[in-house]
Amino acid sequence: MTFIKLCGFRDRSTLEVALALDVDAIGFVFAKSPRQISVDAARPLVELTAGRAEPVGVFKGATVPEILQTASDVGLKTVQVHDLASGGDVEELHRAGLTVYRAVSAGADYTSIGEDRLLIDGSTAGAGETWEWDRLDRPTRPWILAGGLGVDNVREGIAATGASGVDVSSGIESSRGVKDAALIEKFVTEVRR
Ligand SMILES: O=C(O)c1ccccc1NCC(=O)[C@H](O)[C@H](O)COP(=O)(O)O
Repeated sequence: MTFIKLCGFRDRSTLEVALALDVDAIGFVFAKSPRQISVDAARPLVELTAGRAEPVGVFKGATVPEILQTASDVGLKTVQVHDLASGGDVEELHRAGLTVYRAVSAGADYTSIGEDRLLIDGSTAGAGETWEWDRLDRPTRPWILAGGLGVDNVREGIAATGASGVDVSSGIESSRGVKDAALIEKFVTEVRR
């Protein structure tokens, strides 16, 4: 079954919709973004996911100590980092007990640096832009496809790339940063069809 991560939640009602659909992971964006969430706002939403989906803190432009502090303040066990500098950073996050998703842009070096999951995104995270799937040098291990996915192209993306998981943000929004319950349901149904 395709792994499904839905990203950029900030409100309880659409989060409940996603959790009721039994998705695998839910992203909370702490990076600068229209979807950025504060530590205080994230804490109760992360609590709501307990035992239902894996909550993932999403970071870009943060130092490892800053990531560790936010993860601890919010109660997160999993982080997605878009600019991991080295395997040393992954080791440091692991030492703190965190599971690490490494997000890279398509075309980057996909060689493992010890991360738990690899996510391949477009050139700008959260921009809702696809990339040239047919030019992918396929990683030989499981990975998550991201970047411009939506109801109309997610099945094509999975078929074209062989990804074992998908991640979406813009494609389940009615406007930038505003999650849409109907689009969430349609997206998940389409992946599982
Ligand atoms: O979503 C953002 O605005 C964002 C900003 C900075 C770093 C990461 C961000 N999102 C990470 C994600 O996992 C998104 O779901 C992924 O980039 C795909 O986004 P989209 O193309 O909008 O579906």
